[in-house]
Amino acid sequence: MTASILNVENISLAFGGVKALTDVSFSVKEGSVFSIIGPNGAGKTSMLNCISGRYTPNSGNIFFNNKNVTSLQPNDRADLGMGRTFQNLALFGHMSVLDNIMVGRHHLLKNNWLTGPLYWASGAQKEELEHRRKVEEVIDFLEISHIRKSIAGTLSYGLRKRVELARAMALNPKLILLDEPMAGMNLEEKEDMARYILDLNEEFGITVVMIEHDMGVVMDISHEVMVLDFGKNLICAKPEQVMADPYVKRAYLGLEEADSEPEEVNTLEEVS
Ligand SMILES: Nc1ncnc2c1ncn2[C@@H]1O[C@H](COP(=O)(O)OP(=O)(O)OP(=O)(O)O)[C@@H](O)[C@H]1O
Repeated sequence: MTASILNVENISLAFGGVKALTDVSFSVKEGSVFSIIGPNGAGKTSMLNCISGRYTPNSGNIFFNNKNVTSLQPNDRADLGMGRTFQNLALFGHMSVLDNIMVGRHHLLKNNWLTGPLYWASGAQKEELEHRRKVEEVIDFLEISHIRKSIAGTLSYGLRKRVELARAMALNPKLILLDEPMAGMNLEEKEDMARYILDLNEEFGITVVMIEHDMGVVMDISHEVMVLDFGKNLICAKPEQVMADPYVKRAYLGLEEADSEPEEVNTLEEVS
């Protein structure tokens, strides 16, 4: 049986009187693609922020590789192997693609302003080479070599999203949190992004936790899907089981149950 890399236990989070999350529990298997879906305001981003450490839940615990990380800062979680992207792009628009990706590895540097001047003796040179090698590996993998010197802010939205993914990957994460990786993309860009997510999962063994609104993509590439509804875990199962759930069919897939449909149609006809 595959071990869980992430265990979320009874997480609740409120903003004043607004309950964003209520007693949410789930676990994510190591090496899987796990998607979180649900309508606007269901608590998806809040959940991702609790996992990454941006928000501290009011109650409950989060275990990453069996370590309780609930009260750790985002940087400490990144050190343990959690990478993330954001719903709204968070790149440095005035910096080159290469520099943006290098920023992703900044926290892995052991040498600093004190040891840096002893470039050869301190191992800073070896460290920098290793740093570059990893960045080049990610650039090749995501096929962004041709834009490495471009200023991030001048790129198309789809490419900027890919650079953001590159920056998260450069961190060498075991788990990557993706907040709407395909939002605002055209069909071709979405297909590319879906392929990169699948490849990073299969080739690098990175576990993916993703929020995504595109149901086609979610059902295609996820091993498990959790539906959040008004801050609660409605169902967490394999994509085919989630798609077969009557509530999900109605609310998210636009499909009606065959036996309830005729009545509603008749009612509308009578009214008109
Ligand atoms: N920083 C915040 N301050 C106050 N309320 C917040 C904050 N973040 C989220 N909320 C509220 O918590 C609830 C859940 O929001 P959240 O953004 O997590 O939902 P979501 O499912 O990600 O929505 P969307 O699909 O629109 O991004 C909403 O009622 C939202 O208004």
